Amino acid sequence: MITIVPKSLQTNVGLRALGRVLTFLSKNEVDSQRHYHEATGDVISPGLMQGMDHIRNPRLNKGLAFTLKERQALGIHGLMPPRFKTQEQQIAVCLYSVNKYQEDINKYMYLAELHDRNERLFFRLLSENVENLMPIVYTPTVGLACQKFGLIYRRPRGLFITIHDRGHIYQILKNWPEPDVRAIVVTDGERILGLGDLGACGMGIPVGKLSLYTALAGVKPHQCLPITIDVGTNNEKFLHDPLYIGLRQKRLFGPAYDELIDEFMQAAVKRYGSNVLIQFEDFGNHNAFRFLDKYRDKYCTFNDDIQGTASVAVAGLLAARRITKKKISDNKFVFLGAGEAAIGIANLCVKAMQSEGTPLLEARNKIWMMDIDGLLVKGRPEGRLEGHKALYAKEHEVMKDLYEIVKEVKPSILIGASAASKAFTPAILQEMAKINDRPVIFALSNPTSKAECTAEEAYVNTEGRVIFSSGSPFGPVTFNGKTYTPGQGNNAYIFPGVALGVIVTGIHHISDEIFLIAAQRVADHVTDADLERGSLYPPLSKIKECSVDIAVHVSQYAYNKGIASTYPEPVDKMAFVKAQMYDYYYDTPLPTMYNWPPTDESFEYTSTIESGFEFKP
Ligand SMILES: NC(=O)C1=CN([C@@H]2O[C@H](COP(=O)(O)OP(=O)(O)OC[C@H]3O[C@@H](n4cnc5c(N)ncnc54)[C@H](OP(=O)(O)O)[C@@H]3O)[C@@H](O)[C@H]2O)C=CC1
Ligand SMILES: CC(=O)C(=O)O
Ligand SMILES: [Mg+2]
Repeated sequence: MITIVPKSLQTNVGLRALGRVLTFLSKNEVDSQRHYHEATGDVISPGLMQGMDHIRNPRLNKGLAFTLKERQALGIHGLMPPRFKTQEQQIAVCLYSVNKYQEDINKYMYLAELHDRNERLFFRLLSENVENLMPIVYTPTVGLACQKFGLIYRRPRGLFITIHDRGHIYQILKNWPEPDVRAIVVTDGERILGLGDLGACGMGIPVGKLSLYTALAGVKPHQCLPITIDVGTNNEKFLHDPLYIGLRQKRLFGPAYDELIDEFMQAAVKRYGSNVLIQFEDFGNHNAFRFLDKYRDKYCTFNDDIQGTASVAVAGLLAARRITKKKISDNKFVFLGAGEAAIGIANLCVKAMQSEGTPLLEARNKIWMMDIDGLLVKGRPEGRLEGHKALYAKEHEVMKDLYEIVKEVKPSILIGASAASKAFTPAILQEMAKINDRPVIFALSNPTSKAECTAEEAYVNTEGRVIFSSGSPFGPVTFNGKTYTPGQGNNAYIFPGVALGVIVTGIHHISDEIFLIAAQRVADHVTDADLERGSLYPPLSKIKECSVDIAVHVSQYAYNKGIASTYPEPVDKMAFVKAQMYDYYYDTPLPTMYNWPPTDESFEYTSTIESGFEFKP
């Protein structure tokens, strides 16, 4: 049943009456049930979801944590075992369950099923166990989940828009049941982590990224929408795989593809307003830069692989300054890779050097990059370098071998974002250790199988002197009696906090400056103890604090620059940000006793005709 509450009734009296009807529902439940009529703005309440429907709704479900009163009122009494549990007790069971699986893909499936069953429990579990569970819902396991997506796909999460939907994208967006979407993560599946073109199976990435929006930054789940744009795939294996769940055709390029993305952008704004944040994720290189340039001044958008990655890498370099005692501009860089991640990092490093007082060209000159054809040099036999790569091309002879390049350039910082597994050979790592007292080496490629080197290889080949980070997590490494726990240089430190700040302040335009602010915030959260244990990043268990801090500083920046659209300006930005974050606790108090039926004589156990059983304390 749909009840429309007219604007005239949205008075205190009207809302109090509605409030009384919903008294037994928690604040989150009420929030998630409240919708607004698109034309009139009237509050629409879908009525009280009763009985089995209530339990089957993941946003409302609390499993055995429903109190007796709730079970009675909702008509679910008897539909579940008579035991009452706290959310903490449920979390313990979930941890036990997830840990008992040997295979990470089974852990992934368990968590996906929990997400579908009990949203608050899923987000509390993830949010309070980031170190254990982020590697499952995110890199590296999410990569495997995408590769096996056709097999493990169970229940829908997110929207699939295909090339055949041209002209109707707005209608498809209207099929999404949540009207208050504030953030979309969209992919076309062409470059999923370092695994290449996974087509529609790339959906695991927007789903995983948005899980982190909520778990790491408290963006409300109903405000998040994962989208995959399916324009085919060039993955031959998938094209012949009966399990593949996407369009079985070669990838579409050219004007028709561009028009589809244009239509998608316009439809998203028409449906959710011009403030809706659109995060581009894992598009192919040739599209990622084009779309960023095309849309960045027209929509509230950013490219995570270019800008988010840049920010987390610069955060690591800012923290590394405290060990090397060098400014960023005192360094010489070699990048393996000259794609989205590498160019994004190089560009932000240049900005950071400029803020240290280094002129633009001088800053660019400190950065040497290598792509699949070798060092970026002017007059390459393969032809002139185009676009962003051209900015970093040097007057130098052609060089193809990374080891030779390292010997020639003598960098203090070596960054890998190439998906070229094991490209940082022992010889290269040893050379870095020969040139530098404390070589800085980032192997940023994901998932773990694509890393340019492992943490162990980095420490062993540099006599433990390396300052290391990696895109996917590596466990601790013990070398010469010292144990190192390197940090994860992953954009997960950045995008959730940036998104939270953008959403709460209603920023329309996401500038590069915002990513520099985020980098500085993350770097400021790194303690001496973190550096001492070998990490340039705060522990994953502190990532939520970073996200909130980023959001607060992004808000401050937005109001200072006049780019916020949420008015009036809140005085206390921290309180303002926190007040809008998701609350994953079940906020209805449980009865004082959790076991049922009660054995304590202070509880009177009565039966009533209408509602079955009732506690009388
Ligand atoms: N840690 C993090 O937060 C992030 C990590 N990444 C990871 O970085 C990797 C690259 O991503 P992205 O930049 O978006 O991808 P792109 O495809 O945009 O770039 C890859 C770059 O690597 C170059 N390359 C590939 N193979 C080699 C090789 N053998 N030797 C030298 N260069 C090579 C390519 O050369 P060419 O230009 O000639 O094709 C290209 O410049 C992925 O594994 C991804 O998962 C990405 C984003 C965030
Ligand atoms: C982390 C990330 O965004 C990537 O590897 O693509
Ligand atoms: Mg990515």
